[in-house]
Amino acid sequence: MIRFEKVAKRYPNGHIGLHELSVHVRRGEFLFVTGHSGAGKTTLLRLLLAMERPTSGKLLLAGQDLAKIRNSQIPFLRRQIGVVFQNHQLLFDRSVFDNVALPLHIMGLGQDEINARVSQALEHVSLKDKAMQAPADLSTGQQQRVGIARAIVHQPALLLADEPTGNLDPRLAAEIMAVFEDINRHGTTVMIASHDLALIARMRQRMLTLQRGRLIGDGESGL
Ligand SMILES: Nc1ncnc2c1ncn2[C@@H]1O[C@H](COP(=O)(O)OP(=O)(O)OP(=O)(O)O)[C@@H](O)[C@H]1O
Repeated sequence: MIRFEKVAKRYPNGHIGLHELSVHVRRGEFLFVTGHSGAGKTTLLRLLLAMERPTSGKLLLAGQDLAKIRNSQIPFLRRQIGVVFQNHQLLFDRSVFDNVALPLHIMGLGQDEINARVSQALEHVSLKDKAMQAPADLSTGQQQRVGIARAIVHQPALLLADEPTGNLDPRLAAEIMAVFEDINRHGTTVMIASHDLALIARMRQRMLTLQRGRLIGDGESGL
């Protein structure tokens, strides 16, 4: 599903985000990307979202080379991807339901379809009973789950997460990871950037390790 072939990213100020990275990710995989601050984790995710372009190399996502993608095609690319951020970026003046429905409104779906898909996404993160509440009335872990529901509501083939458990205590972080594993079991490819090695070690999933823009490890975590 994803193939990095000698992908390098050099920023205009000369900083190196990635050095010639080569990695293959199959459809349906679950994997972590780890490494210290500045290792290149966010750069890798931003390349997949076509928020940045490789300086050199080939980056294939579902057969399309993101090094060459036209700007007009980027919205269609992003419909195949869901993104979860550390600070979930919810709209606090809207209900949980409206927050999750947002991507579907942008896609122009009808209200019946929106109702069905939002209910399904909220069910996935065990928040169906909170649909009409405001995000401010929810706990931090529940807010993060709303962010996950919003990221999967358009049924993306690929789910990306950047430090999704960064501000959660270990118990909540483990709960959020269980939600990601459940989403993955339903067929979505899941890629999570995180530096929480203790949590990753307990998960026994594929782990890519980056160091200063280079891939220094690719194997099962916790071994
Ligand atoms: N927009 C940018 N402009 C210039 N340099 C950048 C930019 N974004 C990242 N970099 C540089 O690229 C390198 C990799 O950064 P990146 O943000 O990908 O690392 P990271 O592993 O996600 O780090 P963190 O865990 O701190 O988020 C760093 O040297 C960083 O300074």
